[in-house]
Amino acid sequence: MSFMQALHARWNQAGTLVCVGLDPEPAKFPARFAGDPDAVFAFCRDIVDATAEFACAFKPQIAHFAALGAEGALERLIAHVHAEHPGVPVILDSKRGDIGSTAQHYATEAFDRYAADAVTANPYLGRDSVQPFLDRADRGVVVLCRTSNPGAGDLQDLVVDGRPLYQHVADKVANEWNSHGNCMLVVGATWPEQLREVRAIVGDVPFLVPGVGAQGGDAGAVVTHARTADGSGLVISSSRAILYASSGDDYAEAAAREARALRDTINRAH
Ligand SMILES: O=c1ccn([C@@H]2O[C@H](COP(=O)(O)O)[C@@H](O)[C@H]2O)c(=O)[nH]1
Repeated sequence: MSFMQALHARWNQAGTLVCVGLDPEPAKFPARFAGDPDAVFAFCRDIVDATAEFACAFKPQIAHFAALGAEGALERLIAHVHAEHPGVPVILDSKRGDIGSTAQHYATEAFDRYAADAVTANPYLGRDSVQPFLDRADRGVVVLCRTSNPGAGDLQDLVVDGRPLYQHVADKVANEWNSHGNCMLVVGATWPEQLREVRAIVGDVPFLVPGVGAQGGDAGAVVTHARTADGSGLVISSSRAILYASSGDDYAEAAAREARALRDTINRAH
């Protein structure tokens, strides 16, 4: 089954648009992990197991692992998701982009080394830089469009040929780069109007939507502004608000409560 088929199956079968972000920060882990050399894997595994029933996807952010020298933990974590929660796709958030010959190695890194089902990609080097990802028709390519951060507009809003650059990205991805039907777009929850505008340009292309939870985006507004005709089309991602819902021994139960609450907020907005 391809990434896109798996995502649609998960939306339909589990009734959730929540993506659980996996951004390990050992300083925020509960005290019980102090001194544990395998803390990164163990903490993230517990979060995965506690939240899987509320998740349409998991999204590990690669820098949070690589900065700790914990790439091995990331490999084992993704293998754990595939083994214990089959049907819940993994989107590796690495925002890669480089000349084609190097991008080929980034595609190998994401899809073969880490066995991710999808990967985030930076479009600003142009189509050839994303082509090695696009060519893997069974995997997803999640292209940055209008990011959630405060400075998103510095470059993405620059007007080119009468419309903002992020709208050109949306148009190109939907109408030129998506020949295998394996593309998604990143549009931040912090920008409801832009969510609506991008949805109008791209039809049913799914969105990865970070920015709810710690960044303050309104999950209900994401749904009303950007769902597709069938009420899905969204992978709404929250990391810190779920991961660090409690710093006590109830961290896994607290994470599950947060993920369930986000799912319910989203489903009520339909
Ligand atoms: O536009 C973007 C693209 C990616 N991210 C990533 O999502 C999570 C958000 O974490 P929270 O704790 O839910 O704020 C993080 O991994 C970012 O690198 C984003 O925030 N915005």
